[in-house]
Amino acid sequence: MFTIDRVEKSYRKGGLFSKDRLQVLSDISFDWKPGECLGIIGESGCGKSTLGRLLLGIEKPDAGSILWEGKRIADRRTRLGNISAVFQDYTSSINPFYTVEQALLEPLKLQSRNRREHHDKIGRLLVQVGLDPSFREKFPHELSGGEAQRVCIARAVSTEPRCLLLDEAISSLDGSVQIQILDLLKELKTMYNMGYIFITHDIQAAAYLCDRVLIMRSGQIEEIVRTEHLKEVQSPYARKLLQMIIA
Ligand SMILES: Nc1ncnc2c1ncn2[C@@H]1O[C@H](COP(=O)(O)OP(=O)(O)OP(=O)(O)O)[C@@H](O)[C@H]1O
Repeated sequence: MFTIDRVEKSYRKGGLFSKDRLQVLSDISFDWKPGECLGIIGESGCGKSTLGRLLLGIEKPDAGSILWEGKRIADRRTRLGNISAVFQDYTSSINPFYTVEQALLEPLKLQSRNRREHHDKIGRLLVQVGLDPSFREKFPHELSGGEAQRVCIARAVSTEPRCLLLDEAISSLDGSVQIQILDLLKELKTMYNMGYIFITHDIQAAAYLCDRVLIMRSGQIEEIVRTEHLKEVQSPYARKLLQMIIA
């Protein structure tokens, strides 16, 4: 379980010696429960990816806390095996000199040294993400966008994390491939008994996959709403944003 409490984040504005700072996140507090699929939506630049990086422990908040079962997520030991991520840019997410097998082997080697087990597990992972075993030998440049993102998803779930953070993970894919990946995510969620934090600007995708949606505005939480009540959002901004996106 994630507990995010009064998180603040700013970046230096201008040059290295500038004292001006851009406040990107202010007073962010919410919980994420095991197995939940939480969508994070908002206009471009509102701070969604920054929040994602803080949740992954890649960056630290200036103030406030991000705890995973009471422990700081910034601590590598807390993250290990609990949270992993899939990003939008699948092309740069995989080392171009690695085969699919080598890419999938990387996280597995951190967990155990049993080569036989790794070989079998990679076979199972490929089947689970809908790829033929012959994909083992392929290089990233031989994959379509959808296939490459399936490999990224296979790699992210290989350590059986309890939470998978997806940052615009389907945004670069064609419409029909997006639906296939969303359906795959639904299947994997049950298979691995995991939950998602799904960062997107696509409200329809969020509504398809998520249980709750957190709406951000200029670095703050505007509203958190259960997906079935999306049409009844309270804040005028959230209502306008939803109308704009759906229109
Ligand atoms: N490392 C950084 N240094 C300085 N400013 C940054 C940094 N990362 C993000 N920002 C700024 O923080 C703001 C929020 O960026 P962020 O990428 O989190 O927004 P976003 O909601 O994910 O946007 P998008 O949907 O366009 O990806 C932007 O103004 C961005 O320029």
